[in-house]
Amino acid sequence: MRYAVLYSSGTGNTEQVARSIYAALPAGEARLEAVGPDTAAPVEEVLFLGFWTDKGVCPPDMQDLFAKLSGKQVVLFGTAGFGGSQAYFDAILQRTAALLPAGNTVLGGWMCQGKMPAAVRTRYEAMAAQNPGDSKAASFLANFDHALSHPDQADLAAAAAFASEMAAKVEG
Ligand SMILES: Cc1cc2nc3c(=O)[nH]c(=O)nc-3n(C[C@H](O)[C@H](O)[C@H](O)COP(=O)(O)O)c2cc1C
Repeated sequence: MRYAVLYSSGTGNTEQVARSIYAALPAGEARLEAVGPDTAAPVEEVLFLGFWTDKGVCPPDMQDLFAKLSGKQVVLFGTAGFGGSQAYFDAILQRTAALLPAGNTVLGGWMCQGKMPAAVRTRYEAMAAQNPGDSKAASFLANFDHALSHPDQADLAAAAAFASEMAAKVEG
């Protein structure tokens, strides 16, 4: 097995992307696994590591896995509640890549927006109600509603295309 797709997903968005990436990799050369506290260091040479965004970076379970990696070729992918700009995604990818131990090589990174739980909208609604002129609350609400349909079919197709591109890079 050459590739492992390992992902951390609390509410399913990143899992959807991970499945799309897995399906795009060469048949019989990849495996898919959800990361947990006891995930062992993978033996595959190329790792697609998927994460949900937790306060601007990958979550602790993924960081724990990172600590076990050395000499790997790594492709990062993720989902984030805010998705307004590529620069925002790039900053998350950069902060996440910086957590990988030296000696691992990052081949590329890709992210898309992912829906958030209804409780988050309720919090934004309370913000807006408390301060009706608050443009921040209004933009949070607009972003929440925009995120609701993501990852969508276009996101999943883009994730698959990205995976194929990364595999082609590896296969040389
Ligand atoms: C505790 C917590 C912290 C979060 N922090 C961020 C954040 O800093 N930036 C962001 O864009 N989204 C943030 N989100 C939103 C999630 O990253 C987003 O909804 C993601 O798609 C969830 O993926 P999952 O369904 O695979 O768990 C946060 C969500 C939770 C629950």
